[in-house]
Amino acid sequence: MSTIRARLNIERDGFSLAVDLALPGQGVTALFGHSGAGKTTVLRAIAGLERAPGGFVAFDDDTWQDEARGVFVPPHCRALGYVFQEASLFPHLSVRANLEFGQKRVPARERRFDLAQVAELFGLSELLARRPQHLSGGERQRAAIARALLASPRLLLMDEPLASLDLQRKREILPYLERMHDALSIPIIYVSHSADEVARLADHIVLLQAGRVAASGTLTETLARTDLPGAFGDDAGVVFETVLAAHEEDELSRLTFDGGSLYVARRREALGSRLRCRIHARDVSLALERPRATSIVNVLPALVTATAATDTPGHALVQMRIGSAPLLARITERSRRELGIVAGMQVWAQVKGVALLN
Ligand SMILES: Nc1ncnc2c1ncn2[C@@H]1O[C@H](COP(=O)(O)OP(=O)(O)OP(=O)(O)O)[C@@H](O)[C@H]1O
Repeated sequence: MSTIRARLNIERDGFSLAVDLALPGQGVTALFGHSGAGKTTVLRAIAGLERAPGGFVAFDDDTWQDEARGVFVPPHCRALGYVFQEASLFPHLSVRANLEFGQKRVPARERRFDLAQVAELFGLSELLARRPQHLSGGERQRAAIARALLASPRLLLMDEPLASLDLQRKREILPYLERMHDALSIPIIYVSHSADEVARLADHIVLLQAGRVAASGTLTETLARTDLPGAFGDDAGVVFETVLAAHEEDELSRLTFDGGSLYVARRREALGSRLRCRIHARDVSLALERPRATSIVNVLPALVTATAATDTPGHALVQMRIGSAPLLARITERSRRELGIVAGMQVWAQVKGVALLN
């Protein structure tokens, strides 16, 4: 498996960045963190838009920066695509000409993607003749991503590509990003400070705090950590990778995961579809015995693996496993103490809300 390496040290007034990253060369890696944590700086340094003194950046055996050996490949010679917060299309060119501009940067036999295929993937086929000023913000951003891909990069860097869009447009564009993730095998580093966006798109996450890597790992395991207070705040929660197993009575569908089943409002997808769900810690409550009279549909046996304080005084985070799937519950410290919840206990987790992310 290919790997992205980035050893970067940058000093600015009031800010210092020191990271040593080894990222998987496949799937989506989210660079996540609060404003000012250094996410954009890392991305720009990987692209060579910013030169980290003494830095080292490589994609597989392609070394882009190795100051110890005097290597610094300029940004336009690195096989990467960069998508900015605001779509940067040429206003005087049609969408098609903008896409062709990306494509023409590479000789025909080295092109990895076909213009028609990428246009179709991003819902641009009907918009190819239009100028950027006649596109919506979401369409413009889709065209900017398509243009970056058509330059056949080995790595795609995306800096909060949805940041300039309103909620409605964000919702519109997310499915396109998911399709890109599923259809094209190109590694992506995706900067975001939205936990929901990350939960939806990422496979791997790097949590940056004040210029340092606070955590790096698979999305599932990192979101389930209890030792990162403040990182996810009120959005703390896990993701489950599930399979749509059955449609049942009462307009319910049953999803299976490695450890059990979850019921959700009936889905339209075909049986066997893979669906990613998000369960917020605040939507999970705990009981020591199996609740008999409860309106909650999803009640799952779980093994407590850790407990921790949260950044909200009076609240505790309880980490559990259901089979191999981690789950978090946020309960009051008083309840935790009165129920005597500690690692190693068997409990019943009542899941009040399951958000389907697809
Ligand atoms: N060109 C620059 N010159 C000096 N300082 C800068 C420059 N660009 C960014 N900074 C500072 O470096 C730090 C990291 O900024 P960076 O943009 O990497 O953070 P970020 O995590 O991407 O934040 P955001 O989510 O707000 O975009 C901040 O303190 C910022 O003020």
